[in-house]
Amino acid sequence: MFGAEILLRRWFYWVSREDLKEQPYPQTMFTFREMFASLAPFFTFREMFTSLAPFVTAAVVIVLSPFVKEHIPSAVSTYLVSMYEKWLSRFSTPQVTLVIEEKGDLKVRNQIYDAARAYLRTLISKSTKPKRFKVNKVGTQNESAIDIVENEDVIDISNGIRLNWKLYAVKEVGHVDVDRYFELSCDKGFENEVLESYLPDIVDRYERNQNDDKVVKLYTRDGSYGNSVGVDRDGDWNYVIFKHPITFEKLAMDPKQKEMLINDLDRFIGRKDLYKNVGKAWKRGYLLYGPPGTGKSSLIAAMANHLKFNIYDLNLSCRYSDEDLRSILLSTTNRSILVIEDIDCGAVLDDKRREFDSFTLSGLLNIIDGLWSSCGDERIIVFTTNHKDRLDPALLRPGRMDVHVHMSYCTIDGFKLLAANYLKILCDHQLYRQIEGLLKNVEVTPAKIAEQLLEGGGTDVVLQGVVKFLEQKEREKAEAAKLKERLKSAAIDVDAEGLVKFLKQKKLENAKAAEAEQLLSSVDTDVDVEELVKFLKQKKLEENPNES
Ligand SMILES: Nc1ncnc2c1ncn2[C@@H]1O[C@H](COP(=O)(O)OP(=O)(O)OP(=O)(O)O)[C@@H](O)[C@H]1O
Repeated sequence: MFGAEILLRRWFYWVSREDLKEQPYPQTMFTFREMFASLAPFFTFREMFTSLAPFVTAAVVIVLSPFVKEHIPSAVSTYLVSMYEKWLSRFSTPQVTLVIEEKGDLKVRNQIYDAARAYLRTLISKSTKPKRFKVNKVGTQNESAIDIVENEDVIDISNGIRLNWKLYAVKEVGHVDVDRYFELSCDKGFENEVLESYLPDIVDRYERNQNDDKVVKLYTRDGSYGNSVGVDRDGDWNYVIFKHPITFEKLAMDPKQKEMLINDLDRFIGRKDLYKNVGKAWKRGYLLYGPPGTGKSSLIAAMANHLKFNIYDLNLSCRYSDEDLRSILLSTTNRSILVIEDIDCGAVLDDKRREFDSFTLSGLLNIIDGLWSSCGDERIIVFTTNHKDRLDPALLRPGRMDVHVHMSYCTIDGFKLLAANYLKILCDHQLYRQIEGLLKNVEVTPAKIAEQLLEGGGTDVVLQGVVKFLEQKEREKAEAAKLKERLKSAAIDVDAEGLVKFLKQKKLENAKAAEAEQLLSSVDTDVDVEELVKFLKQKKLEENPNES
């Protein structure tokens, strides 16, 4: 451009000088040879020619276009233009292009890709925007988020190097997976600087930002594996900004256990070198068990908020093959918590169901212990269950899950903490003693207590409500115990739980029978209802012989 600028200045000078107007322009001012010679110390011939090329092209187009249009067939002119471009490209600086794939050969996430994506988001938020970009705002966010779109050039200038980024997303026919990658182009000769300084800086910045003011994201996968590309997606996962307010301070659980857990997490995070030195994957597994409503999910949220780790919530009720599962797990990022809830709930399938193309427990454990943990850093995995006794022994084997955490029913300590959270009671209350006695006697989850504490009417009224609720529970417990005693004395060998289920089923059947009777009476048909129920059952069995 500098050469072109000098040329233009001289031309203006020539035009403005009346005395020079009579003389032909090049000879009077300078010859081209002289001009190139004067610029030679600063620029090579190629650079000067490159600077002038756009002007030459414009001039050629302007002068020749009417002639070309009139006399030369369009096919020939297109050919000539392409030849001209080819010839011109010999003088432009050659480019080099780096391809940065989202996932590597083993389908493991490429950290440079993630860092680049985050960097380009900030770049276009702060500086010149590309021609097309995405803007998105979800309810919980304060500001709109800007993001790059595919096939759009994003230009960055760093240390005088012009870098051209472009994101591509390719979906092969018959494949559910989308392959994403960046192409990063710069002038040839600068590639080493890009590799040795530009890209490492971007990755460094990305890692630092992960720790500072990091927002925690909750990743989920809706429906089946391989959903189409969407707006709020990172790789194979959908995400939302996770804004759960729970922290360890607000969590009602055994204080000693809580302290142990916080120390364990902090120690894990601080042991990067140790894990590296002993050659162990930097991962830790936690098994949370306890009845529903005791705070297992809340504990996971508190862990994520404490560590500022993203959460990947994997729902195993979806049918994944071992291969799908491997790919899904490998698309999770470092510094994250992988959560597999209700691991006992039929989602972990036995070998018989392999034929249905679903994963097996051993498949899952192999992935977790193998590639998943060794390809990443600071990985936490949490399994939850309501029934530890139903778990496959493979999961309980020593060394499999590093820490087992029992989430129990509400104790008086837990109650006081919840009362402080919900009612802001910071010291003792006269009803605490009574509540303590009741809590020792009945099993109530923190979730149920939290529900009671949300009732309105002032502190005293709410606590009296809690007392009434616990007394009611106590009465129910006494009645159930009495029933059990009577069954025992009548030598009826039924477990109480089974009996309750049986009675519920009976009640349901009676209700159905009553409904059928009402229906039949309205059509005036004389049929014995019990016979009819039997008949219908038989029919159903014939239609679905697999249903017992
Ligand atoms: N230990 C606890 N400390 C504070 N709040 C709790 C605790 N346990 C439960 N809660 C309250 O009850 C709600 C439900 O609890 P949560 O979902 O964490 O239980 P869970 O054990 O994960 O249940 P599930 O097994 O059904 O998933 C929470 O949102 C929270 O308000």
